[in-house]
Amino acid sequence: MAAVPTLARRIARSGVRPLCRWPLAWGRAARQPPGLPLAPCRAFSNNKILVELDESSGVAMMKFKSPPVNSLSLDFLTEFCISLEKLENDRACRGVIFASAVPRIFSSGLDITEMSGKSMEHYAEFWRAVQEMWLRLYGSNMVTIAAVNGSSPAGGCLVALSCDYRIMVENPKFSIGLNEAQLGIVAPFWFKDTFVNVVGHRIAERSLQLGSLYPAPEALKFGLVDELVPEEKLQEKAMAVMAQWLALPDHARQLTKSMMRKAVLDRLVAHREEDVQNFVSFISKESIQKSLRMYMEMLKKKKS
Ligand SMILES: CCCC/C=C/CC(=O)SCCNC(=O)CCNC(=O)[C@H](O)C(C)(C)COP(=O)(O)OP(=O)(O)OC[C@H]1O[C@@H](n2cnc3c(N)ncnc32)[C@H](O)[C@@H]1OP(=O)(O)O
Repeated sequence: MAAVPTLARRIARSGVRPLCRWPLAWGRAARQPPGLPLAPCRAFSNNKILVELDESSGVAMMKFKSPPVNSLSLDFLTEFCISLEKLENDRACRGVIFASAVPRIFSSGLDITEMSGKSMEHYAEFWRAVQEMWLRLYGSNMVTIAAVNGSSPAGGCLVALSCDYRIMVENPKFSIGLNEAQLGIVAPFWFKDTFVNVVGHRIAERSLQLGSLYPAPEALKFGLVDELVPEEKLQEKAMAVMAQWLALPDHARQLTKSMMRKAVLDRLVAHREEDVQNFVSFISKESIQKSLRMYMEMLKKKKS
């Protein structure tokens, strides 16, 4: 998939630290026979994302570390795309587990400050980065598992929906859903398509119109997430599910995934620039800017 020039420039400018050897912090120690040295693990990190690849299993762990709420800012999205591309091009990597390093929040969705009070050029650049993130994740050849260890509204939910499997912590205080309508904005067609492919048309239609956020147990009931586990079991469960998916031959699984997702991916690829222009003209309307400002005010007031 070709990256648009603005993103390519951002990637070229970015300071991803080179790959280094690093002991993996979770999961593997339990499987390693006592006394043996740990098999090689490679780690790389940039400001907002930490990646650890266990070469013995072919599984990478990508952790979001952008406090306070892992919002999907332009910088976050750029780093996400770089990290995913590195793993996609690494023959040692066959699967990725996504989780948050920030307590209680998986991701708060698109960074609202990127969509408020900025220039048209900025909105276009930001939206291209959002598209790029989704095209790379939804179109990934790797097995992708979201280990949803916190709340995950809107764009955060899209990240989880774009994976092959979703495991969420069973805490009812953690919620997930596409709540765009609550902000007075509209989820674009490819958010909607991704949602429909997971939960079906009727539930997606109702949930999108109401901008519903679902506590984890509710989300499980209609398949927005695939299973719930206690927080302390999340990584172990994600590794077990990953092993199940990786037991299949890659080519068969990848071709099947592509068959299921291609039409939805192709639709955005074919209308990418039109989608950018739609976003820019929608988001720069004064009425929409006002809604976003009021929403940010509401978030701040909630604290006091
Ligand atoms: C027009 C085309 C469609 C565009 C599509 C958009 C999709 C999106 O993703 S829009 C973003 C939707 N996101 C949300 O509605 C989430 C809003 N946030 C929350 O509900 C809560 O913050 C939380 C449940 C994620 C966390 O709650 P918690 O009590 O722990 O933290 P807070 O005090 O609320 O937040 C801390 C801090 O972070 C700021 N913030 C929260 N979310 C965002 C965000 N998405 N973008 C930017 N900033 C965010 C919040 O205002 C607080 O800032 P201050 O400390 O400065 O007050």
